Amino acid sequence: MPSLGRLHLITDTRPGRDPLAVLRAALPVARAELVVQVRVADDATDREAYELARRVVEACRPYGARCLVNDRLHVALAVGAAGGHVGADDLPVAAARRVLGVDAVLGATAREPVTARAAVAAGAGYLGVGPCHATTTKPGLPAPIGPDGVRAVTGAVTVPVIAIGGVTAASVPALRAAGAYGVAVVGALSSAADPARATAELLGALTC
Ligand SMILES: Cc1ncc(COP(=O)(O)OP(=O)(O)O)c(N)n1
Ligand SMILES: Cc1ncsc1CCOP(=O)(O)O
Ligand SMILES: [Mg+2]
Repeated sequence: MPSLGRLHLITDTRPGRDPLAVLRAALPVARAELVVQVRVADDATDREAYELARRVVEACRPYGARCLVNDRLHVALAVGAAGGHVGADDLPVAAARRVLGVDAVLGATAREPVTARAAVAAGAGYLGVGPCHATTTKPGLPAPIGPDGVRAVTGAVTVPVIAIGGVTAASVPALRAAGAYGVAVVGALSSAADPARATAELLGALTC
């Protein structure tokens, strides 16, 4: 199985956003380092999630980038995505692994070492860890854990840790120093004036 990409682009659920335009800008720059996580609003229909995910899988294919689907694992299976991501309100990790199968990429959300170890024991192949910094993209999150919180998790597991929440190119070096393998972003790419350039900046910070 190819190694996990280091830059995870999560599709922006906010009204008026154009996740496919952002993806088209990011793909030629990041290629196989890009993982695209299709995340739709809670009130989006399965058909809407399916159509977006189908188009993302198609766009990623020529670049060797992989598509994961957030929460809705039946959509991941239906579009032939590489896998999915689950958190505390979604299917338990072990159940998600059964749904997706042994070879799929499966990520789980964790904030601290105990839940991180449990998620890995249940079958997670990577962890999304955060929020690292304040974010306006997802309301209702607990306080940011910062690079120190990320370090606590990276010290407890051997799977790749993807830092999430308010991540910018400027914050990547401290997260990498804390042991993060990669980062997941919404706003840093979706709100960028020039998403291709923002992709290059994030990648530069991730790979230096
Ligand atoms: C890489 C990554 N990390 C964490 C999350 C958050 O997942 P979850 O806690 O299930 O919250 P929702 O994204 O479903 O609102 C993620 N999506 N990706
Ligand atoms: C889905 C999610 N889970 C934790 S933070 C977050 C949103 C991250 O968005 P941004 O990169 O804009 O802070
Ligand atoms: Mg979820």
